[in-house]
Amino acid sequence: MNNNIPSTPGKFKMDKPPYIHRFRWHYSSLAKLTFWSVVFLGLIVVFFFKSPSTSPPSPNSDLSRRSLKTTSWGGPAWEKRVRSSARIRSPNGLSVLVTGAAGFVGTHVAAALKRRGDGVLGLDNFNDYYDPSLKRARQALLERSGVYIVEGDINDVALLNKLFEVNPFTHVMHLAAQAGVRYAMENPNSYVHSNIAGFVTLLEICKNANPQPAVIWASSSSVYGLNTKVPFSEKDRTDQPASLYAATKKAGEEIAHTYNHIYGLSLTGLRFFTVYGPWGRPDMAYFFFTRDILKGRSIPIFEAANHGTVARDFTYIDDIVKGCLGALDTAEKSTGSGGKKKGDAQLRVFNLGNTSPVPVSELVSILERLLKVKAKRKVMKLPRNGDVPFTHANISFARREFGYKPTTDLQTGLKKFVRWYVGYYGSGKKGDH
Ligand SMILES: O=C(O)[C@H]1O[C@H](OP(=O)(O)OP(=O)(O)OC[C@H]2O[C@@H](n3ccc(=O)[nH]c3=O)[C@H](O)[C@@H]2O)[C@H](O)[C@@H](O)[C@H]1O
Repeated sequence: MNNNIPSTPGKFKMDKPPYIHRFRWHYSSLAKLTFWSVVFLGLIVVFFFKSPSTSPPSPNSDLSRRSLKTTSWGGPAWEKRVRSSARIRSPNGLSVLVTGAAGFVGTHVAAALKRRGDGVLGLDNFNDYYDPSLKRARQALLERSGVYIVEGDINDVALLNKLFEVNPFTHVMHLAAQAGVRYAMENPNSYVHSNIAGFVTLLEICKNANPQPAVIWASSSSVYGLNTKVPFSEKDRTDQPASLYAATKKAGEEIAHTYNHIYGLSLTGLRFFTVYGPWGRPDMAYFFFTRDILKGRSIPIFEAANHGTVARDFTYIDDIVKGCLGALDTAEKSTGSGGKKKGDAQLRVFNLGNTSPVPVSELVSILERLLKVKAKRKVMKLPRNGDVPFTHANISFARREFGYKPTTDLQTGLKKFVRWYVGYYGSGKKGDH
């Protein structure tokens, strides 16, 4: 991931002014000075007319946007686009800012909200943690259904302020994050940057907004860490994360508590359990197993100690979308405004899983049948890189609160994924992703 934010903004050094010689005012010097002044002024005029239009001036925005390499934003046409995308088109509809809208879950949720007439504005930094062309394809998909994705980072205070100034969002669906359990050992700071700093930045904007939006955001099943009591219930302990990814998501839950407590923000965390499906994430096992089986490459299948089974409560994307919409629809209003709490506000955490764990080896068998290709299995010990051997969700709380009921088993969901995958990448040996 591109993590090139200067650690100490303002460290850029200005060039030293050239040494100014003392000189006498001869006639020839004056003529030379006049000549070069005219040339210099001419250059300024040319530069002024040729320079591309940039976003409006706003405090602090220049440095942060330069460092984040986002494209320009702002101006009347841009604001009109933002407003139009966020406009509610059905009675009692919501106006939702979806962060991470070019991501896997973000795209599906944004499309579903738009379909039912809610106003939706996307925000995404299009980072290159995985192939950005897949994110661009999702963006094109959303564009066709009328959802505009603003290109920018959740750490960009000026941009976030502008978005809330242009449109008073009733809800924020916060799905932007640095995902992936194993990558946290390679690039730990990207997790801190997105999942902690970015989350705090976003909550600061939300608490200052007037009216404050209700915030629904993606936590993770990984917060259960080394918990051994199954199925995992929201009441179980979550103080033993096995990866930095999990630790940042757990930190998010604590941060959410703070903003709810001090500022009256309505906050709902959703613990997603290994979400899969069409338009999914290429860094996830079901996705790259599919690619590698088709390419005839061997696939590493992890097993726990003493040849124990590694299993996941794989959850199909459509079920997760229903859970997200249920959480949005039952979110109560925040109670504060303009940074001041006016009363107690809602604070919730839900498991969104499938309640039916499947061993990874069985996932591979299903893929073999669907792809009609035998996998080259390479069974290996679960590396010590943050993976946990088992996940299993207890979903009774989400069922009680908003009727959450997953309906897609792994076989059915993978069938839909494989159909999409082959349509998108082809069934053969075409390029990597
Ligand atoms: O629920 C979550 O909150 C998380 O779900 C997902 O994490 P995981 O459940 O770990 O999914 P994923 O990597 O697809 O591995 C699946 C299985 O394959 C096994 N696995 C993996 C890689 C490999 O090479 N071999 C292997 O056997 C591996 O041991 C595991 O048993 C999201 O990525 C994460 O962002 C977060 O959202």
